[in-house]
Amino acid sequence: MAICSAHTTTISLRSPCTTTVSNAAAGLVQKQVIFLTSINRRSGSRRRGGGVSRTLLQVSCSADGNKPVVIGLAADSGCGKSTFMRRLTSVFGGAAEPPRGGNPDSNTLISDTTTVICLDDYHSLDRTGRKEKGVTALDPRANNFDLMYEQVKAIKQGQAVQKPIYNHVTGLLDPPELITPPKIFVIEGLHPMFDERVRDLLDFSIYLDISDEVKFAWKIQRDMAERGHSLESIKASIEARKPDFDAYIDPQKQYADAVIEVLPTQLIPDDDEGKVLRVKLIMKEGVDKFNPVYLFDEGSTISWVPCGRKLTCSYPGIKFAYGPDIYFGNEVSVLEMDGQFDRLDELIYVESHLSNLSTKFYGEVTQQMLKHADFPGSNNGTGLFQTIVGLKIRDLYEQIVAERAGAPVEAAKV
Ligand SMILES: Nc1ncnc2c1ncn2[C@@H]1O[C@H](COP(=O)(O)OP(=O)(O)OP(=O)(O)O)[C@@H](O)[C@H]1O
Ligand SMILES: O=C(CO)[C@H](O)[C@H](O)COP(=O)(O)O
Repeated sequence: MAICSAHTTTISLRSPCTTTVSNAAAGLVQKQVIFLTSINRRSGSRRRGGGVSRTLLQVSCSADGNKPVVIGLAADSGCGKSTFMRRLTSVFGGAAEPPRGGNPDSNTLISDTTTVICLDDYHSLDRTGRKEKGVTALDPRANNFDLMYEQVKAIKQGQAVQKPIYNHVTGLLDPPELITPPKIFVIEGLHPMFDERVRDLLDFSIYLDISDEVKFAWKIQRDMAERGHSLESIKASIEARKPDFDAYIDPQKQYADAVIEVLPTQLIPDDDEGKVLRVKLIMKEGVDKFNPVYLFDEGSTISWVPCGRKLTCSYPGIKFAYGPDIYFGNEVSVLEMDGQFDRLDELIYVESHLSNLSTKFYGEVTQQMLKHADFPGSNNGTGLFQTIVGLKIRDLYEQIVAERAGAPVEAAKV
């Protein structure tokens, strides 16, 4: 049943009749509701309107009566946001698809539980506009943070919005699309934590921190193999973005509740292939409803090479590390994995040594990883840590829902 918030004094409510109107400035979609407040005692029939019994309210309704939990995911382009979103959606048990019957170039993905919007849709300058002004899409001047704030706030309050669409195919700003409040609202893109007002709306935030070497290897793999770009043009595009990336995107990681840092391996001396990765999951301590994952013993400093009888490891092997650290002045726990799995089903052995995973049953991490074995990063720490963060977000969501229902639950400790 939809639960609605009223903007005027509450009255005794009966069968509301709704019409949708728009507040174009903020792209808000609101419902005007005429409530039937007076009952004809003799006939028992309800009268609408007329005199004192007619009341006009503006209300907004979320699909299930809950206001969405809002998650921010920041990363540069081509750094694995889409892959991460597919893993997250899968943890909630569904597949995400573009809005039905909408713009075929929409950047939005919707599943039963989640709606993921891409913040590129808040570009205020289209491709030509950016070229004329000589700014990149990473520059705040090319983005409308006021509208981003208004709309994320509205969604968080349970109101639908008409969100603009940036069309990556044409480079133009297309007519807006309707976004209704889901259970979990994810804003992914270049700047989810750049604007303090938007940042404050986030219930949880993640930053995908891909080192330059790895970013370059991934870009080459995708843009050369799949998009026909030349090596020179890929290098030039990375170089052109670098100053703005350093100025506006990278600093956001200091605000993230969880950072997934992807670095070249340390297991192969002078590796320049970029195929074997060293991945760190940096988890902020003291975040409400978020218990960092740990290896063996919470708070200890641990180095673990699990390659023995239970885990098949070919060269260069696998190494885990865990321990406390300080990150941008904040206390964090860091879980690290260097190397890659030979056999994904054996991940259960590693999973059984990790705690606070927020799984619902023994082996859920391994099951999720096996389910998406074909996704990039499934044999290394990127896939493993993305899956774990997905489970932590599910746990956070369930705690928030339980708390709102008046039954606070302890975070899952599995
Ligand atoms: N964990 C990973 N391991 C190896 N390669 C990866 C990984 N994640 C992403 N990639 C590579 O990077 C490419 C981009 O990934 P993805 O589409 O998930 O990124 P994105 O941030 O959503 O990109 P964009 O913003 O450009 O749409 C993939 O096609 C793949 O080549
Ligand atoms: O950094 C980006 C985020 O995905 C894009 O480069 C940005 O949105 C500009 O888009 P386009 O490549 O269509 O000009």
